[in-house]
Amino acid sequence: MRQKPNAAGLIAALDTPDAARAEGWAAAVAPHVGLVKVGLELFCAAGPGVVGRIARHRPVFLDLKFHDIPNTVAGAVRSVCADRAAAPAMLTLHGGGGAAMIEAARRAAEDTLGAARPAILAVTVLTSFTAAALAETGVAGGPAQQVLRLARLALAAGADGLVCSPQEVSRLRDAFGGAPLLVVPGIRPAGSAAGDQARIATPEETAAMGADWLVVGRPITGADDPAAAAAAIAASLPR
Ligand SMILES: O=c1ccn([C@@H]2O[C@H](COP(=O)(O)O)[C@@H](O)[C@H]2O)c(=O)[nH]1
Repeated sequence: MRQKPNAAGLIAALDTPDAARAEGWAAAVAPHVGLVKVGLELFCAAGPGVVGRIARHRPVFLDLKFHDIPNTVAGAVRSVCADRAAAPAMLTLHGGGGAAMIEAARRAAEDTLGAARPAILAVTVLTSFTAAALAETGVAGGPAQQVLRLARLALAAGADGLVCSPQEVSRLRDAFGGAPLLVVPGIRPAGSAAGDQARIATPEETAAMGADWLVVGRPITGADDPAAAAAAIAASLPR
């Protein structure tokens, strides 16, 4: 999934510890989404085998946000790419892990799967962070500045794209043009609860700013009818 979609596409985040429930959601939303996301909650509860089962419905975005020394991250990438049939289409690591870690991840993916390797996405500043929360970690200057700094580093190190909030999409497009994949959580349809997300926007706003993929979890999975919720969000996106 390293190629860019023609217009902004939808990714449903299957956040649950219950593999059967996640598979049910994947089957239900499949007609309306480009990918489904397996994150830490599902992966840790159900184990690596869940990726292949979910991938029967839609390609998987494996969002484990690797962040470790280069050798360890390279090993983790080799492990999740080992079974070609169950390999994810995209995976994440933290941009803050540094250039050597990102280079090692990309090399490991290429060595394991060649041209069929997953897209490597660098998480910049988590969408749950406010400027104040970021400052508490020792990063001054606010999320926008830190996102640009990490984006520059990650793309130079070989990342195919970035995970950012809706609020940084326009600035990233201005700085880096159309090529990097921009994968954007923190999406909230009008009227839905923000929950722990701090830097948010609606699907329509985020698509208009130039996002490639919109990641939506609870507004879909918490709905009475997840398929209908996914269909409504997909229909709101420009084609
Ligand atoms: O900065 C980030 C990176 C990843 N996420 C993930 O996206 C989904 C969002 O779920 P919602 O329920 O729509 O809030 C979730 O799986 C996160 O792990 C993110 O939110 N922000």
